[in-house]
Amino acid sequence: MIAWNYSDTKLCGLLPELAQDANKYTRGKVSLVAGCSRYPGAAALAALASQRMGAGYTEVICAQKSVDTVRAVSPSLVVRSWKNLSPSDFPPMRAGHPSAYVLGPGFDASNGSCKKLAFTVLESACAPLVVDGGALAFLAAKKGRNLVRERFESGLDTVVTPHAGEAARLAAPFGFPTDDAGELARLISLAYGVTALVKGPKSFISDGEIVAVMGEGTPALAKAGTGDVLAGMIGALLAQGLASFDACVLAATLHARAGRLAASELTERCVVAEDLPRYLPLVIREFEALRDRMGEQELGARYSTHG
Ligand SMILES: NC(=O)C1=CN([C@@H]2O[C@H](COP(=O)(O)OP(=O)(O)OC[C@H]3O[C@@H](n4cnc5c(N)ncnc54)[C@H](OP(=O)(O)O)[C@@H]3O)[C@@H](O)[C@H]2O)[C@@H](O)CC1
Ligand SMILES: Nc1ncnc2c1ncn2[C@@H]1O[C@H](COP(=O)(O)OP(=O)(O)O)[C@@H](O)[C@H]1O
Repeated sequence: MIAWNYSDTKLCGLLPELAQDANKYTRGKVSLVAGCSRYPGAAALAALASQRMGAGYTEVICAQKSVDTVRAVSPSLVVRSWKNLSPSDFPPMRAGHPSAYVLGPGFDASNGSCKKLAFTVLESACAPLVVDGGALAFLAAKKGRNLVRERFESGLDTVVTPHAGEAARLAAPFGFPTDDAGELARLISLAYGVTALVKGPKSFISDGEIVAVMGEGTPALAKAGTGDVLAGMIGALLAQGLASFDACVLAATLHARAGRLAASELTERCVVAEDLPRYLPLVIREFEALRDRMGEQELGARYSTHG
């Protein structure tokens, strides 16, 4: 196994550029199929994170009973029910209008409607897709494995973001050992045809070949809902055109640093998941400042060479 660490200079170079003539659609649209009636909060957390991570348009497609709850969280979210959702609700991506889907935050793995929906999205979403939370159980089923393989064969990117318990569910059909999270990320990636981010105190990201390790987290993040935030962040980066592996490494690092920054002000004990989208802009500002400084150095070097 090769474990990679990304430098800050590399990471800040991955931040999507914001075009002066951008509109909300050219900036990237994220559709979250998330939030059954039992867990509306997970959909709201992922959606807030998607907005803060720069997506121009964030849409939540959730259970009818969750609609008012999610809407109440933020007026800028576009929220609708998933009742009667069908393959025709997933139009092909238009040129210049990038998009991505996030499936599963706040899905109940024992709920038949969630299962049917998960298969509809796996079958119909013609854009990069993050599969998280309760939807991972359906991915591990035979039908889910076949559908995600079909996505891989069609050249569609899929990212999975399991915690240790969910990673064990993905490993079970193949009998993979679960004691080495980095190796497990690599095996899940190869078996399912996905980029795998296995979350934990250290998180491991693999495309089946390379394994990146992100060890900047804090136990402040060990609270319900922080994984939902991460899924929304990855979705937003995919919708802004990042490759899956880069999106995972950048999102995981920004997520961990937002957690640290939040903990430095609020204490590790008191941070909650909704603090992360609030602290994310401060971490992004540091990255933007580093990128600006690097740009100036590059300009200076060019000037001394050619001036
Ligand atoms: N505000 C909301 O609406 C929120 C909604 N949420 C949504 O809830 C849904 C269910 O997600 P879930 O993670 O709560 O439950 P589930 O999938 O059954 O897995 C738990 C089992 O896995 C095991 N386990 C092992 N390692 C583990 C680890 N590192 N971290 C966690 N678990 C670990 C553990 O086993 P044990 O430790 O008991 O042996 C346990 O039995 C999902 O859709 C999610 O999006 C949540 O995000 C919270 C906020
Ligand atoms: N002790 C820890 N140290 C660092 N990061 C942690 C720790 N515990 C959890 N995390 C991070 O917190 C997040 C938890 O995600 P997850 O378990 O999916 O939560 P949820 O399902 O409640 O949203 C992951 O990004 C994980 O890497």
